Amino acid sequence: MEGLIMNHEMKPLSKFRRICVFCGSSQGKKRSYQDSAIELGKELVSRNIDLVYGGGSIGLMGLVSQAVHDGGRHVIGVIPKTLMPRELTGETVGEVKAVADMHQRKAEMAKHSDAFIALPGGYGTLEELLEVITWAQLGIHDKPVGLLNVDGYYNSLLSFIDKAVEEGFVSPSARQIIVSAPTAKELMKKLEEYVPCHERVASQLSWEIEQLGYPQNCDISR
Ligand SMILES: C/C(=C\CNc1ncnc2c1ncn2[C@@H]1O[C@H](COP(=O)(O)O)[C@@H](O)[C@H]1O)CO
Repeated sequence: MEGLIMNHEMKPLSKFRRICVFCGSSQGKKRSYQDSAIELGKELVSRNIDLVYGGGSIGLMGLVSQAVHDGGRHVIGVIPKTLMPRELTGETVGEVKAVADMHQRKAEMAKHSDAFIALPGGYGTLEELLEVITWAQLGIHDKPVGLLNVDGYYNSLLSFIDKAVEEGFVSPSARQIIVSAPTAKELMKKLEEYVPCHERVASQLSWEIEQLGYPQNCDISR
């Protein structure tokens, strides 16, 4: 509880109201991935933080959303209409926001969140993670991005990004966008303390929605 502001019920408060979690639509082979998804859900609950995620009940997505829902916090599942049939993704707990496509889903998830966390996952998770990192680099948002590096799952990705810095493709300041930790508690502490310090291509870009093909009324910078 160190470093946290408490409310009158001695519940820790967070500077984040809602966090978007990207994670596998599979559970992964190790029990630790599943345990970490549940642990992250509980950590959000303990800090009074609501969840935004990709909807459905499959894989780690189902575990984290169920843990947050069971803990009494609000869950928003943002799901493209094509993925809505229950046999594809299962039931979404909490509120369901149906969107037209995968692009609108990412914009909608970003719009409703104050920070992003990636648990272990596959292509979908990587794509979502790298997009919010790229948006931060461009200055589209300045929301923290955390990597929950369970059992070193993301070590090779982090090494690759360090290589990209060494080779001059990622600036040292843009490397700082990614905050990583092995446990939910440590990651949340780092995210609470995070101060954006990277150079931005432009601040609060106003052209991104049209450029990226998102709907005109979709302001992801909030
Ligand atoms: C099409 C089928 C299953 C669809 N499964 C998904 N349901 C909901 N969201 C999904 C699904 N697959 C990917 N996502 C999004 O990407 C992330 C997870 O992808 P990963 O490749 O498993 O890492 C997740 O955050 C979702 O937003 C049946 O074949």
